[in-house]
Formats: sequence, C-alpha cells, structure tokens
Amino acid sequence: MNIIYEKWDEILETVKTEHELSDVSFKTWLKPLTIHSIDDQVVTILVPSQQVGLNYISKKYALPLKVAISELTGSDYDIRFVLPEDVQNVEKEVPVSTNYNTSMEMANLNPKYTFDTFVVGSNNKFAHAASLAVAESPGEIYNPLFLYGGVGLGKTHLMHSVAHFILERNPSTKILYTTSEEFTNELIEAIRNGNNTAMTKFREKYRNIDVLLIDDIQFIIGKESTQEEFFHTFNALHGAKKQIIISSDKPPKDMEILEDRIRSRFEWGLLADISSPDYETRVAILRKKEEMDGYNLDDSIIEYIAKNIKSNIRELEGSLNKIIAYANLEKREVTMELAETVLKDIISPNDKKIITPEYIINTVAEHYDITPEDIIGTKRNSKVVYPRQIAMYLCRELANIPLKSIGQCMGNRDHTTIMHGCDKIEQELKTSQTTQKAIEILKKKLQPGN
Ligand SMILES: Nc1ncnc2c1ncn2[C@@H]1O[C@H](COP(=O)(O)OP(=O)(O)OP(=O)(O)O)[C@@H](O)[C@H]1O
Repeated sequence: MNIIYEKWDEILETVKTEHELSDVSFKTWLKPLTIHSIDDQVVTILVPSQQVGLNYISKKYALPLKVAISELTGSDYDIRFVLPEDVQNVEKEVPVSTNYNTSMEMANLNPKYTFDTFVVGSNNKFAHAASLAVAESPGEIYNPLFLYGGVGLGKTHLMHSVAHFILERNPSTKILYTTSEEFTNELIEAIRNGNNTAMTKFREKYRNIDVLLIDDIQFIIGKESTQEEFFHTFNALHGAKKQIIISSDKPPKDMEILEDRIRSRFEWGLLADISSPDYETRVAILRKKEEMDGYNLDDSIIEYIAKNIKSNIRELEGSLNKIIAYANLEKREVTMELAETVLKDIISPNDKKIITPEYIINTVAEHYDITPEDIIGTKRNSKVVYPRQIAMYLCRELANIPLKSIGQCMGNRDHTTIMHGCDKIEQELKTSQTTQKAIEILKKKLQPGN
C-alpha cells in the first residue's frame, strides 16, 4: 500500500503543527479529509461535503499538504480535491451488490469457470496453487498474479475461479473481469468523446474496484496510450492494495515493445505458467466435462480424443462437444467409428504420417536458418550445436526409433551422444522459455494437427 494511505493522519498532524492550526480549525478543515485515490503522482482528496468549502480548502491547504507529503515520501505529488457527488456519479457505474449472482454478472464472470470444475494436472499445478492463495488473501500476497501460457490452456478459467471464490466469501467485493482489448476500446471511446467526464468515468470504472482481472494483456503491446492508461490504473489499484490478475500468452520478458516500467510491474508479484496438459490430465478434463454434461462415453472414445488432441484444451472440449452434437443430430450411438468420422478434419492426416529423423533434421535446420549438413556435421559453434541437440531431442520424442538409429541418422553419432543431447534439452526445458517456445513451435511444424 502507498505510504501516504498509511501515514495520512500523520500528514494531517504535520500540517496542523507546522501551520499552528487551532484544534477547531483542524477539526473543521483537515480532519474530515480522506484520500480518494493515488494515481501516479496525484493524490486525490475527498472533501466530505460542499459546506466545508472546497475552494477554501484547496487554496489554503493544497500547498501545505503537498509539502508534508513531499517531506514524508521524498517525492512530489500534485494535490486534487473532489466532492462526494463528483465521485458518486461515477461510482454508480460499478454498483455494489451483496448478492452472489448479481455480483457475478456485474463482474462479467463465466459461472462455469470455478475451482470445482478446474482439473489440476502437472501442467497447471503451480498456477492453480498460486491462484488459490490469491483467492484466499486477495491483495495481500501475490500482487499482481501474472498467468501465462498458450492458447486455450485455462488462464481465463483460473482467473474466473479466483473471482468466484472471493465472491462466495464476500459478495460485496467489487470485481471486474475484462480483456485488454475491451480496455483499449473503452479507452478509445473515452478519448473520442473528448470530455473530462467520459475519461473520469472510464478511470473510476477501473480504479474503483477491489479486484481487476485483465485477460490477454499481450494485446496492449505497441499501443502507447493504452499502456500509459493501464500503467496508471495498475498503480492506483496496486497502491490501494487491490488485487490484480493478469493473463498473457507469454511471460513479461518475452513481450517485446512493452514499456519497461510496465514489464517490471508485471514481475512485481508472481508469475505462473500453464503448459499443455499431459495425457492423463487430458483424459481427466474430458471425464470432468462428460460428468458435468451428463454423458457417459466409452473409455476408448475418451482415450482416442485425448491421444489425438494434445495442445489445446478448448479444442479438446470442442471435439467432445462435436461428437455428442453429431450423435444427437443423427440420432446415433456414440461409437468409435462415429468419433473418427466427426474428428477427421481436426485430427490431421499428418498425425498418421511417420515422422522420420530426416524430416526432423530438415525442419530444425530451416527453423534455425542453417543447413541439414550443419546439423549432422561436426562443427562445434553454438549456432549449430544447440539446433543439433534440439533435433536429437525431437527425434527421440517424435520419431519413435531407438537412440542407436537416431545416432546413425545424425552423422553416425554414438547413442550416448544422442542421450547427452536429449538430456541437455530436457534440462533447458525446465528453465528456459526460449527452449520451451522453440520445442513448441517445432512440434507444431512437425505435427500440424496437434
Ligand atoms: N484444467 C482445466 N480443467 C477443466 N477445464 C479446463 C482446464 N483448462 C482449460 N479448461 C477449459 O478449456 C477451455 C479454454 O480455457 P480458457 O478459455 O481458460 O483458456 P485460455 O488460456 O484463457 O485461452 P486464451 O489464450 O484463448 O485466452 C475452457 O472451456 C476451460 O473451461
């Protein structure tokens, strides 16, 4: 929390002492003042009612308050005074509700995205635990919580789960879910209106809340005014100990053309990634979905979907829905044959294509802009050694042939060399985003249907 909030009483006392105010003056003019918000270097002070005399207070106490704040914090803040009616007009935009369902609708939450319906697997264990911790103590431990991962892997589901959890405990919590695209559009609209009220309304909508969920933040990249506005929104909320949860398709350090001051704020709290689910988790997700929708499919069909749709949970669920919809429409039993027919467009024929070491070597070489000869050759500079190890790893993962045979295809290398290369990449995958991304992209190139 911004120190000005914590030391507000002390600041008022300082003004009193330094300006030798009598008790009655202090009680009348200063004591009733409270902080409305602190946005980047502007302290907005709420003056309780018009009788108190906004103009008088502003003329007489703006400077003393500015000086006292500057003495306390060591930096300069501008002072702005507002009346309750100015604020209330805007606060009506986000009314408080004590009813869970109303709050949920006002917050833009999907009722199905709760912790109960979220399947925990090794791909999302950490992100799940972090989200639960935030849900239990919003604004206190990990702020912001930054969830990142590929498309359709459950980031939105998790952030909504946090919101539901908080609302169940306290339905009057003001929560707002939005996407960075919506945020940008609303900002453009406010700027286009060209008047202060539209802008104030916009700001109050986003700053007058307890929890902000902002999805797909990567879309603010390259949008300067949005970044600027988001920066101030972030500071206002964070300064007031309000929880912020952000999702993105990549971690902050990989978000190119993002202002450094924003990147560093994203990294203030906790970063948690969600990767593609393993086979067991995919089966568990399909089973959960089946249970929720009241179906009971044969194990072999569930396994068929889980084996073939690997990287995207939205697609996984979509495949199940498609099979069921098709069966209902055609009034047919769900059989393996039906599942295969329905999913033939999604499960690319490429999956059935045998992935040979040569194919992998060519694809890796092209990706790194080197030649296949570089990969199988003996050069030892980093430009070729790393892609070579990547090729070894992919051969082991996808080609389904013994290490010895991989060694033969890779310039007659010994199987222990291949093993070493694979281990190296495996280690890197635990820590390096670059390697994770490279493997993800290359796997997609080699198996486009997955
Ligand atoms: N672990 C999980 N358990 C159950 N359902 C899940 C899980 N992960 C994702 N889903 C489901 O997969 C679908 C896609 O998830 P979601 O929209 O949260 O993904 P996302 O990561 O936000 O995607 P995008 O990058 O497109 O914004 C949703 O229907 C969600 O309920």
